Amino acid sequence: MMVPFRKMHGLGNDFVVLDARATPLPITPGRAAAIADRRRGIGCDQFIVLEPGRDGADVFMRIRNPDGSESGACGNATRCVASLVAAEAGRDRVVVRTIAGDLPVEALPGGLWRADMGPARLGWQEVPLAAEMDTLHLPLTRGVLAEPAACSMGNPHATFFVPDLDAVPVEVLGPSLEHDPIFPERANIGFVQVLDPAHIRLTVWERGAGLTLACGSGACAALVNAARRGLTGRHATVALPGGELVIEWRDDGHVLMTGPVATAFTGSLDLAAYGA
Ligand SMILES: N[C@H](CCC[C@H](N)C(=O)O)C(=O)O
Repeated sequence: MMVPFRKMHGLGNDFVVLDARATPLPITPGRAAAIADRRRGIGCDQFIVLEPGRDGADVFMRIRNPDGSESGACGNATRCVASLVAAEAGRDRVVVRTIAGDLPVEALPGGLWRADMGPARLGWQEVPLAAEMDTLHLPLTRGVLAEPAACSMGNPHATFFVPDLDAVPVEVLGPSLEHDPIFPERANIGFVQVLDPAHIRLTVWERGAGLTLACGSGACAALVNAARRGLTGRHATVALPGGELVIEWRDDGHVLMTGPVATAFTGSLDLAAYGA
């Protein structure tokens, strides 16, 4: 079954996007993982399937990691999908629905897109964590790393604050932190170096994907956790390996994320060639 796909990215966090709005597609976690494989498949950080929007949402976005797991949020893909749907509709504002909620996204000058990523969820059961605890100081250490903060953007995030991001062995520490039993649904692990109250550096070991060049929901979580700790204000530029996002934690608790979108190429693939 030949189907068209679009290869997109947000600051190098890359996606294979399939469109199942007109016709349902036989996508299984195994097939998603096979397509996301960077050697045997097309390769991507997340595998995105568009499904019909309804009741106020222009599109439903299904998000899977390369390990086949489903996520409730993907900030960079939210901007990319919104730009696609907005171009089709001839509009500059659309609503992208995920399993975690509806995300209004609008076009800004200069090819940037701003997504309302919804409210940051700050309770231990919302992250979720394995037991009741202060989400501002988790009892979790790995070497020199200690006491991350945690929140959810529709997906779980832990944020460690470090004096020198370049000195952190992210690929060594990431896997064991992602799978620590304190996170019953695993977690995305952010490492933050605060430069000043309006600028932070961030690297993310993503749940189900590993090290990526950028993580939109991770940038939202990092700013919220930094502001909760009093390390930044509620508005900051987040410098990721792939580029910058501007994040604002609004007074109503919603988090706005502004950044670019890009299409690398389009093509078609034979679904039957990718697992079952
Ligand atoms: N790995 C994440 C999903 C993708 C998040 C990231 N690519 C973003 O832009 O937010 C998770 O399992 O929660």
